[in-house]
Amino acid sequence: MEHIHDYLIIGGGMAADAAARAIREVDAAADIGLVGDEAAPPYQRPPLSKALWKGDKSTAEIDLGTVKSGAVLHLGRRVESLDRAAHTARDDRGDSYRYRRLLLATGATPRRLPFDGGERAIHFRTLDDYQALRRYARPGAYIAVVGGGFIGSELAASLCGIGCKVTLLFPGASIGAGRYPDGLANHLDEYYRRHGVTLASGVRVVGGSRTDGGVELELSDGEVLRVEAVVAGLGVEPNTALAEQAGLLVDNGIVVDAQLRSSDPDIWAAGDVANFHNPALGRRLRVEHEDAALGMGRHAGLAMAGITSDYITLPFFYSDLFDLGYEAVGLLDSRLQIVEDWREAYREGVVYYLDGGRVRGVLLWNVWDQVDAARELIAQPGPFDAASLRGYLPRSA
Ligand SMILES: NC(=O)c1ccc[n+]([C@@H]2O[C@H](COP(=O)([O-])OP(=O)(O)OC[C@H]3O[C@@H](n4cnc5c(N)ncnc54)[C@H](O)[C@@H]3O)[C@@H](O)[C@H]2O)c1
Repeated sequence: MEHIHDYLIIGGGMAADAAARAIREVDAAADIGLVGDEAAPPYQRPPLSKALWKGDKSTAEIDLGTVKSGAVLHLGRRVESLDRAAHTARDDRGDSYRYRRLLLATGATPRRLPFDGGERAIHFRTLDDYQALRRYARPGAYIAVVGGGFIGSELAASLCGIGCKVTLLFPGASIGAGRYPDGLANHLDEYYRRHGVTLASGVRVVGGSRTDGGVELELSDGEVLRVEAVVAGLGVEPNTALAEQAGLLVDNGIVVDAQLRSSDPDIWAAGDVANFHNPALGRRLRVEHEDAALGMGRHAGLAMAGITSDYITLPFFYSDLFDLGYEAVGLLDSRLQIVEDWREAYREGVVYYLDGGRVRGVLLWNVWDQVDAARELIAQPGPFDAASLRGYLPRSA
């Protein structure tokens, strides 16, 4: 069967939804098609590791309502090939799609554990993964969480919050090592321990096997850990196979210009898969956060419908860890020069990340309503130093 759409969006995540809405805003008569390989229509992803576990939201409430944009949703289908000359795409059921303009919002795929753990080994990313984990994550259940990044730190706190017995394993020295200053990272480890999470730092999973009613993990320190389920957050790889097959320029993601257009003038890319240049940070980036998916999706949708401007937004992200929360802008890289400005050590304060006198990132730790001010600070040429930054942003709202 052939489907014909003015605008075709490949991908069914948050960037895809934002693009469909933006196109509709500009072009009331547009024929928009969206092909996504998940069965569910686009949904908010952040609650999967946070709010859904606290009972603050239900799965019914995370649907983004993409149908309201009037886009035709082709769900449970994976696009397998792209013919740029013919302006067509083909899915895994043999249907083809003709487009005038195309958005690649194909996202990213989780890195895998080094063994086949069957359904009790969950590489966490989607609503299906959340539902799979829910089946095993009962109060009192032994769960291993592998990876000390966003997924690992958020899920360990969430699972602990519903009464699971959680072991959090990660290769670094502490949770969020590489992102936070040492004192904060150490404090966070202690905080997790106090809440009952067992931490295994400096450890990798090197193998494992399924057992009756569980999973056995072989660790790099020679230990063996038996759990009822294991959930992994080992980082992601951008889904660039389709773009590569089609001959688009790919380098750590699909390379796009300032208006998010790929090396093909009729194809845009947005979200986790897109590699763009950020002028304030002076470098190319691929950003794997909700804000970028929403902002880039919208920007690309507007551009596809004829409203073009440069995408200059700095990365923004946030996290909730037990009762701690933060917002951040720019680059959080502990290899940069760090200036800490605590109102109360590790409870409320601001951390600045500098490079050659320029602020490249700001961490607002339990400090709210300062995101725009942080963006403005990063856009300034400086130079800044510790003395000029202390007290620059209020350390508490
Ligand atoms: N609050 C948020 O913004 C948020 C929340 C959840 C997920 N996300 C996004 O989802 C994506 C996936 O999250 P993530 O936590 O998997 O990625 P991540 O990059 O945040 O963390 C990956 C972690 O896995 C560790 N790791 C890598 N290889 C390992 C191995 N072999 N054994 C053990 N640990 C290993 C790394 O050291 C790192 O700590 C990321 O892009 C993230 O930005 C964002």
